[in-house]
Amino acid sequence: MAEQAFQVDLRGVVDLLSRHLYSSPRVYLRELLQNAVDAITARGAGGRVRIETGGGVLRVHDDGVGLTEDEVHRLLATIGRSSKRDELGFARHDFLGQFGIGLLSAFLVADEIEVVTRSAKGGAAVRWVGLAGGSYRVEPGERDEPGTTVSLRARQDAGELLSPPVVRELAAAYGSLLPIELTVDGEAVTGDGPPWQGSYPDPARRRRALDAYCKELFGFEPFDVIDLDVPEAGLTGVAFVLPQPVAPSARGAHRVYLKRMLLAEGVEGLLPEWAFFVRCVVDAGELRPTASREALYEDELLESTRDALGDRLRQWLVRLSETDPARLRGFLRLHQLGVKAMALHDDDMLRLVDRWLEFETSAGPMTLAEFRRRHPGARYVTSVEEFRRLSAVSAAQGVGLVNGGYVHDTEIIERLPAIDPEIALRPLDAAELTTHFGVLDPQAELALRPFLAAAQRAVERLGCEVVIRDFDPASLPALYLTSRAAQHRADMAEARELAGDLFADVLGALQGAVQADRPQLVLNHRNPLTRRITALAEDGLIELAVQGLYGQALLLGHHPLRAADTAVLNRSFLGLLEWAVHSPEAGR
Ligand SMILES: Nc1ncnc2c1ncn2[C@@H]1O[C@H](COP(=O)(O)OP(=O)(O)OP(=O)(O)O)[C@@H](O)[C@H]1O
Repeated sequence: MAEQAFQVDLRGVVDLLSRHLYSSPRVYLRELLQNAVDAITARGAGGRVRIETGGGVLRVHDDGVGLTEDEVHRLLATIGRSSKRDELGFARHDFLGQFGIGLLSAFLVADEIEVVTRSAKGGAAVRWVGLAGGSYRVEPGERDEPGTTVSLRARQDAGELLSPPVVRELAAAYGSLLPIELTVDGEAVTGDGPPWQGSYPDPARRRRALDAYCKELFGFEPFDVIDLDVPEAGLTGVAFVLPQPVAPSARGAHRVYLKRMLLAEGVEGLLPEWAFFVRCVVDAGELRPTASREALYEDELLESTRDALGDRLRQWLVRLSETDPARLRGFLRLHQLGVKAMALHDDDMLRLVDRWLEFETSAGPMTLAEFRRRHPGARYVTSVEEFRRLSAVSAAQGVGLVNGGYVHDTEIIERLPAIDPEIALRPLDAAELTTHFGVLDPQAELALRPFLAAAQRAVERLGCEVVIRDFDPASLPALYLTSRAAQHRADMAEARELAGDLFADVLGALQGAVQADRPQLVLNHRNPLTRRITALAEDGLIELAVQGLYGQALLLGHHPLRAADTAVLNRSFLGLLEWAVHSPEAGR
């Protein structure tokens, strides 16, 4: 059987392009512009692209290399064929296009494409008309100079897209940095090229110009401007540091030009994920676009470019710390979350965080380096609650405490030995604190035995143990301390209460295996109220008072309240109230 050629349903292909490849029919202008620029590049001399609008018709004139009649048949009318690939099918380096489908995007806005062209290689002018239905015709054309004019008449629903203001806007967006002369209806679109490559009389003026550029593009005054340069990717550009905090999850959307033609305004994946505090504008000669030309093609070059750009931002930060600490602090106040995230993987950043970033400590906000210097035995806790509970008491015992409860903080603290093995910031187990508290002298201790026994009875059912110690701050009547092991035990006991019989046995066996202290209610002998309570003689009143202290210690320490705790708290409150207001006749 004879071999047959594929048939292509052009409408189907155009539909595919518009629905699945391009995000918007606006790309039609980019594709025409790109072809004109490539034709000029192919001709080898600087050239000019003129776009004319009006009356629902768009014309794109270029003085590029043009096409011979033979090329018209071969290139314009064959989908997927391009003059911009070499014999092996690789994209030729100098050109923007490569896939051989771009011209079809004109069918997104028009039913008919007319190309009048004359080749620089000689031969007569040719007129080619392609129809969205899938047919084309070629006839003699009229044109004196080499070059090409592509004309489209807007389809009914696409009038807006071919209207003068929209065409001007699209031409400016895609083409304003092109290294050729581009006009729309006689008005210049291209100017002096990328602003970061322009020449300025002095650095201050350059900075002002870039600030203004950033304001125009992104709508903010940058905190700083970082020059970018990655030779292997032919990349130059600038990173604008955001003047406001952003969520680390915010997608880093950058404005990317490839060979001076805009790829897209919201390109992702150009920078490492942690670099969410900058917005970049770059032009790259070597990075590749995806077929839609709306994103970067993920390859090794893009990966190494990303690393190089990340390095550049890192250097900027390190340099800032050396030359302008006040500014660095300003930056860190804005973007500390990002910097902390970087510090988890990067020793330079970790050093920077250690030296410059303020953490919450028992001595107020302070850098970790400074805090270690002042409090050699400093400890940290891993939750904000624990910090609130313990920082005052701990500091009063001379044990400096760092709050490791915020995002990344504990991981950062635990990673510190990576930059200096001498650094020892150990976690604090609350139960340890009692070892810093003063014990009473044996005489006083002995005298308090009957009170302690009554106090213990008052909270026995609640599973805690009453001790009495002498500690600062004196204003604190009582402290409820759970060690990690005690916490675990309490959780188990609760689980057992909730679990069915069989499972309760298993949990019971487990619980037996965990040898742990019970949580402690530490009464502060230094506190005047507590001291008066220890002197009470009446058992009933001791019970109410100790239960009151217990409840207050739980509340103060932000400990979760179990049902039994709430009941006890209520009972003691009402009991004490009753006692306070009971009628004088009953006698005090
Ligand atoms: N203005 C022009 N001047 C000269 N040749 C052109 C012009 N426009 C299109 N061509 C020729 O038609 C071919 C097909 O163009 P088309 O835009 O479909 O694909 P492409 O530019 O090669 O690749 P891409 O799909 O990536 O844009 C081009 O390779 C080029 O040879």
